[in-house]
Amino acid sequence: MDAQRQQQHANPFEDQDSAGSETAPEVDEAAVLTVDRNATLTLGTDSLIVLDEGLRHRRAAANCLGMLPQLSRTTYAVTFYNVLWAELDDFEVRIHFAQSTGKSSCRAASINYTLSDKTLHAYASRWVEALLLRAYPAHVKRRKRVKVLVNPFGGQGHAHNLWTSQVEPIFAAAHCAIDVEKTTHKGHATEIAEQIDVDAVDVVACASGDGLPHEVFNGLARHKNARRALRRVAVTQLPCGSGNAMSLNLNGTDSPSLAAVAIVKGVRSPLDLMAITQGNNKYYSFLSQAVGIVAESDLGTESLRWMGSFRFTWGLMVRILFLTTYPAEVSVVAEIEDKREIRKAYKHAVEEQHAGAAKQLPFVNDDETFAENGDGELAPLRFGTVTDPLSDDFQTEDHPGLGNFFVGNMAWMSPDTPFFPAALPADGHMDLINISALVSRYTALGYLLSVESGKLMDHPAVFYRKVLAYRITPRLRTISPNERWRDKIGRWLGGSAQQKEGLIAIDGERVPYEPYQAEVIPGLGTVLTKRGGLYEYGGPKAT
Ligand SMILES: Nc1ncnc2c1ncn2[C@@H]1O[C@H](COP(=O)(O)OP(=O)(O)OP(=O)(O)O)[C@@H](O)[C@H]1O
Repeated sequence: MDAQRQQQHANPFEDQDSAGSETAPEVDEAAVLTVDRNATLTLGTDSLIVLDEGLRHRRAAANCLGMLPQLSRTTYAVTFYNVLWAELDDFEVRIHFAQSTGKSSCRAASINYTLSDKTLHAYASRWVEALLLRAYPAHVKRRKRVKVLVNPFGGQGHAHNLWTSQVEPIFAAAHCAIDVEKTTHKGHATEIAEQIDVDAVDVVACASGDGLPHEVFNGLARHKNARRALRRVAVTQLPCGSGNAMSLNLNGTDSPSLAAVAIVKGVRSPLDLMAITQGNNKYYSFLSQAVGIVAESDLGTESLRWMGSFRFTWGLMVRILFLTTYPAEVSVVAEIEDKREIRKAYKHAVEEQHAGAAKQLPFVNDDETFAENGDGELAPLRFGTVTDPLSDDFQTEDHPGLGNFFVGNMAWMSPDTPFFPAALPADGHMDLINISALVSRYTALGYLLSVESGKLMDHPAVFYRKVLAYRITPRLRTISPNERWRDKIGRWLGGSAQQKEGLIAIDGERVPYEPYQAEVIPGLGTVLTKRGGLYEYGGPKAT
């Protein structure tokens, strides 16, 4: 195999630095390294145990002013997940780790010990590698090469500050190779991703809201060899925006520092993307599409920004109480329509994931897959585009009283709204919810209140389906003369008094109020997850 071919076949997440893992150091399961007369470092079951008799008498700077998680006055534990790096520099053992600084934050810290017994150097070197193997199991790449994109206007405009204060020190402690760029205009992240050398970068980390990851997927999709680009580069989020759904679902947090650790330790996983066609445009959505009440409550409440995050809940409540409808024709290619079957499918996915994790499956060699499947260009859409006649696969439904049409690919849409509890990163389905507005206000408030507990899908008024494709054609609402005043008051209270037409939100961004078609492309994108194959939301709740 020539050098170029060898490079092409290299798995981007197979750690070159730990290529010697087959000749792993012979260090016992609970290997103890005696660093000096008073101190030992032990590899426990899931943690590094630091036993330091000297700490009884001093608050050593090396132990972070005594702030390490303490087992006793002289013993501390650092979970392997939190170990960011370890090295032996001459005779000094240095361990970098993420130290908790509260319920939802951490910071980079380190401990250093000088080996007092110089004959232990070779053993210490093997011990350090054994620690690294526990901190970075075979399926987690060390020293990821991260392209960081910072949206200086993300959220409240604090993204750059959050990056430098909370994230950069953690990436640096984990010895990641970092390249940072600020976005200067809308669409800039797409341009950067389009030009990126996919062999030189493992991860694009967006210090932003959900807008930048959306752009990055679309930039990667513009590569000539788009499938390969989308496979090689994992797209992740450092939550610094107003909507941070990607990080909530993948990293299990909207804290930038905890997300940084999740990315350092992230497992490369495929993500279904949804191809959207509208007019002559085609692009990819990774998160959601909303027509009706959710889009209105998000995008149509700009004038109520003074309410803070409550504006979304307020927007929903007003529209529900005023029984606002969003009539549309919907054509669907559904695969699982029964809620019990959806639960079963989720359970099966969890069992598969557990079996896979137990076996510690190595990563597939991506480039071999591409060699088999051709050159990695994107295939034509299986169900055509919005301008094509509908194929027989679609079932068309008329929804004159549609209240909520919401499609998701991830569970949480914001911290308190797990709209799609059964969503999986790569099950080859989109989760589609539709709810009629023509239900009693009591019923409507009932399903609204069930969102936060994750029980929305179980509500009898809610249709929850796993679908492969759909087309939605919104129609104008006809308002009878005696409804006009009610409608005006509802629009005024709901923050959309000046709004001329309906709203459609794709990944939280506004698109024209026109028909569009969506089709899921299984596993087209790549992300980093904490557990591989599952979101951090725990799945449908028991009924
Ligand atoms: N320098 C910039 N100037 C103006 N817009 C930008 C800039 N950088 C990125 N953007 C755009 O800002 C939009 C929102 O970005 P993002 O999702 O990161 O932040 P957010 O705070 O969650 O945003 P929003 O609340 O508006 O959805 C994206 O469409 C992106 O293209």
